[in-house]
Amino acid sequence: MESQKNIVRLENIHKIYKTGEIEYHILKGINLTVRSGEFISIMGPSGSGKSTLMNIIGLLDRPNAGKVYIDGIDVAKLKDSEIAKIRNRKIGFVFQQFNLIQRLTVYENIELPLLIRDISKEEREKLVREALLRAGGDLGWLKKKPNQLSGGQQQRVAIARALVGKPKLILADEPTGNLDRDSGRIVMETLKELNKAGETIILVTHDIEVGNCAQKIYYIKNGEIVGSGETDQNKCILNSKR
Ligand SMILES: Nc1ncnc2c1ncn2[C@@H]1O[C@H](COP(=O)(O)OP(=O)(O)OP(=O)(O)O)[C@@H](O)[C@H]1O
Repeated sequence: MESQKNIVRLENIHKIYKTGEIEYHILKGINLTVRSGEFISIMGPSGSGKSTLMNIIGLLDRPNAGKVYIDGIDVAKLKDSEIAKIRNRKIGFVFQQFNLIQRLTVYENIELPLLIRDISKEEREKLVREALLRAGGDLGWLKKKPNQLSGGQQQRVAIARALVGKPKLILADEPTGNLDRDSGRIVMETLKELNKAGETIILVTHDIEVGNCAQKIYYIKNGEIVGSGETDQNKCILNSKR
């Protein structure tokens, strides 16, 4: 059944960084499965390995041991160019710092992931507009530069850029970390809507009210998953009275 398909499967992932003679064992045997349509959050203290794990899931980094399957593909066997293609086609990224290019317009930022594909200008324009609307943005922003928008608006542009290529998976690393509470709430509303419409989302956060907006939370500590559980939607920022 399509809805039961595994989008991410990690088996016994280890990551070790070497600084001179010293080895730092950052991820120590991570196992994780994320099915199509799931929305999970990953929480844990600073330095516990959350971003390292996201970089491995996002194919920005390779593990020292263990298997990474994205949409059923064992990525260890692929060349860097093939990995770049999978990253471009199957994964959309949203970062804490938005990572928009300031000298480009909002339109050009959202269009970027499409430029390395064989898509006509007309089709690209249609996809950019569609993505910005799905991300809760306003078409009036398209000609603006990112710094003419508020932080919350810039994050919605970043979500549009993540969505534009119709990825299988959205990875959001602290997407509300740079935002005030109201903007954070709007961003979570957007992610929640996208998940309802079928998007698969993995979110890293320090904020329990953000983590609770997912369906399931995984807790990571010292490079290991130490627990997981269903979330309490009453404790999601969208339902809190504050
Ligand atoms: N390229 C690297 N070389 C050496 N050590 C690294 C490298 N990248 C990360 N680390 C170390 O790995 C550990 C985990 O880092 P990571 O960024 O994954 O943690 P995190 O849980 O995302 O933390 P935070 O919540 O503060 O962002 C940290 O101790 C960090 O110093």
